Amino acid sequence: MSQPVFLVGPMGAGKTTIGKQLAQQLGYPFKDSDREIEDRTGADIPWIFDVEGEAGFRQREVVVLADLATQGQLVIATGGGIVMREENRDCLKQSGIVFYLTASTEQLLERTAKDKRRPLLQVADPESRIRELLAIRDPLYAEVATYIINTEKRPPRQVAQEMADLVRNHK
Ligand SMILES: Nc1ncnc2c1ncn2[C@@H]1O[C@H](COP(=O)(O)OP(=O)(O)O)[C@@H](O)[C@H]1O
Ligand SMILES: O=C(O)C1=C[C@@H](OP(=O)(O)O)[C@@H](O)[C@H](O)C1
Ligand SMILES: [Mg+2]
Repeated sequence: MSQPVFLVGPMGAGKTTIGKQLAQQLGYPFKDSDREIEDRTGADIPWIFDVEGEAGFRQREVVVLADLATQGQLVIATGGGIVMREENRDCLKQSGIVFYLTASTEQLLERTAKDKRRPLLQVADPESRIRELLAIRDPLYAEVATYIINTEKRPPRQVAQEMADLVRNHK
């Protein structure tokens, strides 16, 4: 099977962390769309949001996803907003297996609290922001998902194990 495996879901769901573990367990190369955008731009995400706005970042994200999706057998962790563009949703649905990683708002808040590199959460009330984004995005994640995986109460390695079994048995 040569199709890519994508991880989607909200900020703090564990896409980057679990994606690396999954890639290791499957023996696939790992890519993170955020990292790929940073490498190609030569700047970090806060800089891109500052200088080009969210719209500029989203444009870069479309290009990177379309590119990574055609590179065959990869595990690809995406950014939480990837599903906002219809062309990205079409690309995800047509290109491979898509895991929607979930966690409670409390967990997402806790997991994202220390890391200041997520521009959309640098607000006075990040909990409300997480809820607002989820209300909009949850149906979009569900629309593209092949599998929905809860990431709570288990370490990333164990979540990745369950996902690796699903990929191996996927027809
Ligand atoms: N299953 C899990 N249980 C506990 N902590 C987790 C789990 N998955 C991820 N984390 C932690 O949550 C934080 C955010 O994870 P990250 O992979 O960056 O999320 P995302 O890429 O979805 O925004 C990291 O500190 C990571 O170690
Ligand atoms: O949800 C979003 O819109 C974003 C999520 C981030 O990725 P993670 O989901 O990996 O944190 C990153 O792409 C950017 O800060 C925007
Ligand atoms: Mg990430």
